[in-house]
Amino acid sequence: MIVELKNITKYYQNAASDKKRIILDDISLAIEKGDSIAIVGPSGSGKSTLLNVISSLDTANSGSIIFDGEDLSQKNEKELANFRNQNLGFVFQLHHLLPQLNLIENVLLPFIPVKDKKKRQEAEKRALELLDFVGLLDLILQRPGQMSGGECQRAALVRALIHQPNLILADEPTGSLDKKAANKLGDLLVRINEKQGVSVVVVTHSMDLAKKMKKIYQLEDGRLKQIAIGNE
Ligand SMILES: Nc1ncnc2c1ncn2[C@@H]1O[C@H](COP(=O)(O)OP(=O)(O)OP(=O)(O)O)[C@@H](O)[C@H]1O
Repeated sequence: MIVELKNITKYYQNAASDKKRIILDDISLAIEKGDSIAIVGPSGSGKSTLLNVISSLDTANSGSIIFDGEDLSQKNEKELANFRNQNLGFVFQLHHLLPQLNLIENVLLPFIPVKDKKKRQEAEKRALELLDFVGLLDLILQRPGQMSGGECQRAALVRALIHQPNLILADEPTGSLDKKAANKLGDLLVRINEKQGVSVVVVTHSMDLAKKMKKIYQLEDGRLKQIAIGNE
């Protein structure tokens, strides 16, 4: 088991009245090691909120999140930041690569402050292996402006993997890609899950992407229900 969400409830207070708007209503979910999970649902149903709660970027109003046996609610902000750095990789709809840096510099950016030369060399080796894995080895000296949207998004995936996370959290990772590039990114997420054993949770409007995952959950009216077993 990697992550267990137990009875998570999240609501927002309506600014115009004293009513609560419940976004996540008593949600429980187990993400096992090696799982790949898609979360689908209507716009505004709370998919990103759920992903942010899983990652501890947002806090629930009640319930708990247990990550490898540790209760995240017991950690302070600094401990949570360390926990995210060690365990999680994030991929968003927009790649957020820095335009003035080339591809390899973007991927290795988190290692610039690292003083240990050996650690930096290991990261460089891993970066090259991962860039090869996603088919970008020829582009390492190019800047994001000289790369296609699909290539930038694959680079963002490498950046998310550089710390060797246990879990990748992807929020609409194919949302800004055309069908072909989206398909390629989806296949890469599957290969990373299967070959490298990284668990994947992906929020998406795309059933094509969702169907590549082992399990598909629908979030609607605050409730999460498994609607399909995907490629398992
Ligand atoms: N800080 C906030 N204060 C009040 N309401 C919020 C806040 N953040 C999000 N919401 C509301 O919570 C609901 C869920 O938002 P969320 O972004 O999680 O939905 P989503 O399913 O990811 O939507 P989409 O598919 O459109 O990206 C939305 O109705 C949104 O307006």
